[in-house]
Amino acid sequence: MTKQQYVRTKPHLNIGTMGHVDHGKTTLTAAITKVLAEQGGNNSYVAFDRIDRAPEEIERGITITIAHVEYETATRHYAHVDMPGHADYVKNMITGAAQLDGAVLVVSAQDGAMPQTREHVVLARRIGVEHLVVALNKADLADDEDLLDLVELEVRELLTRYGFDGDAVPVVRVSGLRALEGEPLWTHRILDLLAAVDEHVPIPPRRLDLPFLMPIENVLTITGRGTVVTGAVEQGTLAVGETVEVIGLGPAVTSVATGLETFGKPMERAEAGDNAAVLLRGVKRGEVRRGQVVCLPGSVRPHTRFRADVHVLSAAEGGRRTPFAANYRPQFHFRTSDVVGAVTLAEGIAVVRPGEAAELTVELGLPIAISPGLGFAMREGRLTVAAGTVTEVLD
Ligand SMILES: Nc1nc2c(ncn2[C@@H]2O[C@H](COP(=O)(O)OP(=O)(O)OP(=O)(O)O)[C@@H](O)[C@H]2O)c(=O)[nH]1
Ligand SMILES: [Mg+2]
Repeated sequence: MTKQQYVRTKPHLNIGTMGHVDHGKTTLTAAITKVLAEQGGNNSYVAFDRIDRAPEEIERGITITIAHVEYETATRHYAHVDMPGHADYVKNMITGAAQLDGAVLVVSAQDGAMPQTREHVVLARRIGVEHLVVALNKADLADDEDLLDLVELEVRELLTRYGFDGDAVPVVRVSGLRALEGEPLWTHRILDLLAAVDEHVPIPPRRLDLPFLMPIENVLTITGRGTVVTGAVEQGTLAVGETVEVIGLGPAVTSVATGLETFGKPMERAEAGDNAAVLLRGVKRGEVRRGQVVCLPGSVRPHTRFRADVHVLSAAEGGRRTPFAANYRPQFHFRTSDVVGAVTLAEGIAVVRPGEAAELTVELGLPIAISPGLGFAMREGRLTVAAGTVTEVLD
């Protein structure tokens, strides 16, 4: 059977839903696909139980793994990652956020900003999500406009505090649940939200001229065909038949991309910004894994030591309550990877306290592809200890 080719008719963007647990991200994601499907065109409805479909997600009523859906507006094609809000799955949120051009921050109008609202905003800022649109969700439950105004003000202040332009960020009052149930007022609000995303999240410059690089988000086996790796292409282009290298975390693997797809549709060439699946010739499933990057052979070398600027999260942001000292060994999350690393503090500094900024030198337990400017998170157990940016690669 020959599958229909992916046709590039509109600019493609990667967005997603983030925010505190139960504020309505998955419901809103399903509602967006439903409202767009009813508008006609190429969109199809993705129901709630097809987004949160793992047995544990159904049983606990929360999102655990990230899920991708696809839709288009009049002017753009979107890949949308629905991220988990639960504090235990921030790791999966980071993997999702690392692929985004912009995000919808979902805040329940009933609860306002909560710890993971703040934590996600801090992480988004540091990991490179530059543009946010706020969905003030569950607006159907607020019978008082003053309350909505108050929550909106609080969210704008929070965004400004963490380096976004809180006054300019669009805040749209929505009800994912009522839109899903087909109520016209709330259906309209979903379209308003999408219009705000279309307008406010610019198409980022796609670095097509740089060597190909794609962080691996997932590894799949397709019976009879081989191993497929998926992820969002960070830079460059890749055509079917080209040689690639998979690097980081262990020995490099060289292979040839014998097939390329996006959302189940074959394509001849993947380019920066695409959500791609790459079929790797002769690679066994266990030879490659999440956290590695697929790249043009020889274009990047993995590293273990670097210097960074970090913001240490306070307890109210989902961080530690106590300081950490030299030789602290948290996990470091870069793009889709997470590896342990040992921290050295700047000379004369004995400890770093929650809420402070600091300069650190880090030695990772396994080498990964990093370069100056790359954002990362430092985590320990269920806490995000710090969010930072690489300032210098040492070796
Ligand atoms: N009244 C009302 N309830 C809503 C709305 N959106 C979501 N809910 C309810 O809120 C609960 C949580 O919704 P989800 O969509 O699973 O929330 P979530 O943000 O995806 O949760 P996690 O992914 O686990 O962080 C469910 O019971 C929804 O039916 C809304 O707009 N109005
Ligand atoms: Mg969810």
